[in-house]
Amino acid sequence: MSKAFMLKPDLGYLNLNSDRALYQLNVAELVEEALKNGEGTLADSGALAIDTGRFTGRSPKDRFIVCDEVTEKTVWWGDINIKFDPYNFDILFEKITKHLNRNDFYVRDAYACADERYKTTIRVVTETAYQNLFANNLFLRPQVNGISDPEWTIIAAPSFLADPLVDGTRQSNFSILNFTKKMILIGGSGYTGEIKKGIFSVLNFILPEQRHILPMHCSANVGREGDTAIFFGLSGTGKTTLSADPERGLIGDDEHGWSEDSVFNFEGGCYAKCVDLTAEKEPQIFKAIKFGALLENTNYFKGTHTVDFTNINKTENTRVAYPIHYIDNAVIPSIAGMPKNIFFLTADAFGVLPPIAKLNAGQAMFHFISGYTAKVAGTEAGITEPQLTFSACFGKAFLPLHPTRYASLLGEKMQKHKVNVWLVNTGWSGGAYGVGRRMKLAYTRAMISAALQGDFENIAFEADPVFGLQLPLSCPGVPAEILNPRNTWSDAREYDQKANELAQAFVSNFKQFEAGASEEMLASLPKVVENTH
Ligand SMILES: Nc1ncnc2c1ncn2[C@@H]1O[C@H](COP(=O)(O)OP(=O)(O)O)[C@@H](O)[C@H]1O
Ligand SMILES: C=C(OP(=O)(O)O)C(=O)O
Ligand SMILES: [Mn+2]
Repeated sequence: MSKAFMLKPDLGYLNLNSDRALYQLNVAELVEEALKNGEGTLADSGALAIDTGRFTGRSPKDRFIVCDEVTEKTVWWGDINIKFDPYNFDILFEKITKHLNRNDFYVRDAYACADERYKTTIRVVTETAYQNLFANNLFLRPQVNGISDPEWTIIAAPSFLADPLVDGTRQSNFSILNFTKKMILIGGSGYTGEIKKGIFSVLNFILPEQRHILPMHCSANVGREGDTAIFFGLSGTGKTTLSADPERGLIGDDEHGWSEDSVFNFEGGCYAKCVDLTAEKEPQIFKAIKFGALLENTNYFKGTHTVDFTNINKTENTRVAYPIHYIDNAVIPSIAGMPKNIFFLTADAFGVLPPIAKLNAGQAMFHFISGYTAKVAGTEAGITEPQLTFSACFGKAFLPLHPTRYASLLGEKMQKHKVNVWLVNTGWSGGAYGVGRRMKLAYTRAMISAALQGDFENIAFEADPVFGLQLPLSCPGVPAEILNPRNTWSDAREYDQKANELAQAFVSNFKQFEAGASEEMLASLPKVVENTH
């Protein structure tokens, strides 16, 4: 009898049969289980490669929050936070647990928030071994074997399908957050992103209200001098890629909290995009794809177990999940001091925004609440090419509270600590998507290094007429002509037109925030020209 088995908790309180539970298995045991169950295969680098099934990205239209006394008056209801009936939740809970009891299932205790003061314990119950491995890689791993009384519970069963006609869901898959029962139910989808982003949404609700902490959809790293940098950005904009920097310690790649005196990772691992990954371009991530890592929806070169990262037959959103210590210079526990630099990463599919610009305080607030970027293909169901979006706080999909709640916390903190704020376009240059090309990763890295090293302090800037952004005239390691995007388009008038179109989009999106906006923010609105000829 294994030690883990002896410590197994009674799961009767979850309507689960403890005899069926494989509790707190270690990595080798989970990989063995996954292989035995036929969930996947071992890649020649040692990583477990699985397919997540019908869903290879999140499904935001099927993500609900139970509406009850805790949430009714606090949650920002709408197309992001969709109401769910508490009674239907209870019925689904009965059904999904009954479904799990029919076979063995996997239970893992973990926690979120590297800063012990804000630790939130989690019990994850999964139908498959690979989902449990994901939870082990992404959440923080407790020192002791288990957790006696976990605060939150996630129950995830990809093969359990809801019946929309009786269960109150939109279709057979769902992700439902219940703040009263402190439980997340995930059914009909095997995409592991739902698990991590579920807990992220929970923390986005709890931390500002109960602890005055700003939760952020950002990556973070720290320099040798202890200078923290954070990188906000929607999926695919480069948080994970750009935070993995051999010159700097990694704090985390996706979800962080900013308290009075710390920036801390919510998670204990990373979830990197794999499309076109090479050892040359992203050496740290490439090296992390070893035994214990989980590859999702990748393909092998024919007749081999070598992953072909260029193959996106199953999805563009191929992923790898690994514990943070798989990155050489990870900081553990993943906590850092006050940020010195903040980067807003945007993948501009219009090819209009500059590759780097310095923002003043009003612009920083304006761009944070606007959250302009493109949704890249694959991360959300139904998105097949870059699509313009304004994702407030660069993570609207995960915000249960109104965006101004987060923006005012950020404003407070930015004012208190002297922070440089930069807007970085990791998206298109030389034309819009379809004509232009994605900014070269090496250039983006060079611009970020320059900002971090203070190189721009001695470089002149020019203001762009539409967005009022300050553009550097030069940058070490980057051709000067790409720094002003207008120069990269073959037809400057076409650029002006597109810039005007984007300015208009910014202005109309901002209408919803205008009433509560400061003078500074209003002064940052782009200047729309009525006639561009
Ligand atoms: N200029 C660039 N800056 C950052 N990433 C880039 C750039 N050009 C291409 N990419 C690619 O875009 C993807 C960014 O994904 P990732 O870092 O995982 O984003 P996020 O963590 O924000 O979801 C990676 O596949 C990366 O190789
Ligand atoms: C995992 C996700 O996000 P990111 O690409 O930001 O890591 C996601 O949106 O499902
Ligand atoms: Mn990421």
